[in-house]
Amino acid sequence: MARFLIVEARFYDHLNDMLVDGARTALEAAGHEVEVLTVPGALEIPGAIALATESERYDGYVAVGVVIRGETYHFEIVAGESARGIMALTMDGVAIGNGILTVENEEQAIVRADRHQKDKGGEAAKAALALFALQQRFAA
Ligand SMILES: Nc1c(NC[C@H](O)[C@H](O)[C@H](O)CO)[nH]c(=O)[nH]c1=O
Ligand SMILES: CC(=O)[C@@H](O)COP(=O)(O)O
Repeated sequence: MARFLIVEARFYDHLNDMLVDGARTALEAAGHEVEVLTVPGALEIPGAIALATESERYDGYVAVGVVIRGETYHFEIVAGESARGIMALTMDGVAIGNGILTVENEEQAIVRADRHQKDKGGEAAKAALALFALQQRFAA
């Protein structure tokens, strides 16, 4: 059994609950232990994961959050920089699944967050599990 940390950006409560539900369900179904850490927004997720790696407590991470396009360039910053930060950590060998939705509206977010529809939280958890498995394979 491994220990995974779900890092959730709690910007839209109801949507985040759905994503965390999907991620947790997938991780627990695979027999792993799960903890959840909450940060204010998606921009804080890479930093939070970087800090958590220093504890050496977790085998992998699932990032979940929802970024909905507004009126300004802020959407591009939050969507792009959160993904860039996660990818940088991934390239350093951290097993992370990226479940941060970047959508035009709430309707798109619901379909993707719902565990019984597109289940992007579960999909991100499975990506983290796949990278964790690769870590174990190449460490052997
Ligand atoms: N607009 C959204 C944000 N914005 C907040 C940033 O992520 C960040 O918390 C703030 O700039 C302080 O550093 N975050 C989301 O997760 N979703 C959004 O739609
Ligand atoms: C991430 C966003 O674009 C959004 O929440 C911010 O909205 P706005 O650009 O209208 O300030």
